[in-house]
Amino acid sequence: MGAQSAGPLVVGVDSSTQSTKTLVVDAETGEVLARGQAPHAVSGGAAKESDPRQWWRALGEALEQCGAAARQASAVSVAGQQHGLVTLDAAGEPVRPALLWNDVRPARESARLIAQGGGPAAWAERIGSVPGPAFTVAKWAWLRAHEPAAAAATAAVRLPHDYLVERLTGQAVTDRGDASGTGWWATATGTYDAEVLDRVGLAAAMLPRVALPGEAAGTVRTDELPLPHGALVAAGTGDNMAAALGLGLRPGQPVLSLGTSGTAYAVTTRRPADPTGTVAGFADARGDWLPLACTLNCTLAVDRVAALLGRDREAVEPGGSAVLLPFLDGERTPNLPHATGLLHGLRHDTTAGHLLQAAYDGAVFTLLRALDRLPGVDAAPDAPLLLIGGGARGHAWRETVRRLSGRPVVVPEADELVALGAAAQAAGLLLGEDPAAVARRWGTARGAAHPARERDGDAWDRLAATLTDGAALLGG
Ligand SMILES: Nc1ncnc2c1ncn2[C@@H]1O[C@H](COP(=O)(O)OP(=O)(O)O)[C@@H](O)[C@H]1O
Ligand SMILES: O=C(CO)[C@@H](O)[C@H](O)COP(=O)(O)O
Repeated sequence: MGAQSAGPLVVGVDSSTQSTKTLVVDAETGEVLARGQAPHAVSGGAAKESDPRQWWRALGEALEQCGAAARQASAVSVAGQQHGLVTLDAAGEPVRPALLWNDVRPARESARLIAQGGGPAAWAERIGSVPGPAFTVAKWAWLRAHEPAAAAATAAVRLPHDYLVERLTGQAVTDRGDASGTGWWATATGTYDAEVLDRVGLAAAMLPRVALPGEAAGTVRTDELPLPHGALVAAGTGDNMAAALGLGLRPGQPVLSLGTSGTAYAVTTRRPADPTGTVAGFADARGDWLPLACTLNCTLAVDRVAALLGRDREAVEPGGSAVLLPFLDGERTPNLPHATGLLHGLRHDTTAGHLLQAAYDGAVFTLLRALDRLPGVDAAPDAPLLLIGGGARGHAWRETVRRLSGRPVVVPEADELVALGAAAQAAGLLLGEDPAAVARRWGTARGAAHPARERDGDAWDRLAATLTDGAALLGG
């Protein structure tokens, strides 16, 4: 397979909430030569936890599916779900399962940390983000309060992607993109924040080194995976930062990602600092910024409503007056960690198809509202939204975005943009190129363009009114 490729081979990994996906890519042309995917288990109920060792096993399985191509790779990069708290003991073994980004149990710790740090505006200014329950710092504070023995047994703290990088290379290394989702790495200084670390009783020595953009983490040093010993390993990054690389994003281009999480983001050259906390002020994996809003209830919530109704996920019907705010797991945007789903506006003539459409509308509405708050986004109504993630494959998702946004939408042909972005980072490292330029050369953002439709202002207004009027029920 390598013999037929124009250039050296690179491996891009997306270790996200529901699965690990791997791509083997020709570094020269961007052609995907092999792919693999293996599922992850996430605990149900209030706790959202996964055993980090299963991510490693899933990585091995997904790479095995890539066959001989993976064994010929010259460079590898791992992107991972952001924020997850991985706690390792002195032997490097997980102390307990990782607390994931969508676990809202640290709501109280988040509120306490925000107050102790001088309030939301002070956090945004210094750290770049207001640390909601998703942030690693809130999760660590929760662990200390609720499982002090586990916290005391912790010798090292990692994020999902850098846990995998360390198992690959033996090096404790992360990058600025993923570090910016911890709450203890300050975007104002580009360093770990001693005051925050002190407040939560964490020593900087327990954290990985933050590599500079374009710096390698090390080389493959493990025999447990079907990868060549000595292949270069890039620093990796968070999954959203990797997708930004994978699209070769230029500043101002808005992206909506529809996956387990819904995210709305754009690259900016100015450091973001949103004092309301709606937009997290992440760093990107290069030298710019990635202001991003994230919802907890996206594809899984809509699929759940479809299952409850006994309908295929595409079996929507237009019209109807029903409003569904699908906050099945609490919600992060808006910040309603204790919310449950809210159904309003039922009539005798409401059909199951209307209800399913209402679930899509609710999920897309919260994302588009947040998109309007992103700084530096091209505000021109004819600027297309790039639609990515598993949901972008769905007709109902795409049409809902077009109807509620009134904007043109481009769905890149390339799927797995997170893994492709990781591959572009690996290729950039190998070839000494800017990874976003690599992705642009590969043409990864090319795809079907869907023109703007008339915006459905009535549905938007019904959703906005329900969110406001339902505040007491939603815990707002
Ligand atoms: N053809 C499709 N149409 C609509 N939704 C889809 C389709 N394929 C996958 N999905 C949705 O995509 C989700 C997975 O998205 P993905 O971006 O891969 O998730 P992750 O957050 O784990 O990276 C699934 O929950 C599923 O609902
Ligand atoms: O928390 C965030 C962003 O801040 C999420 O976007 C996670 O990074 C999980 O991503 P997916 O598994 O949905 O891709």
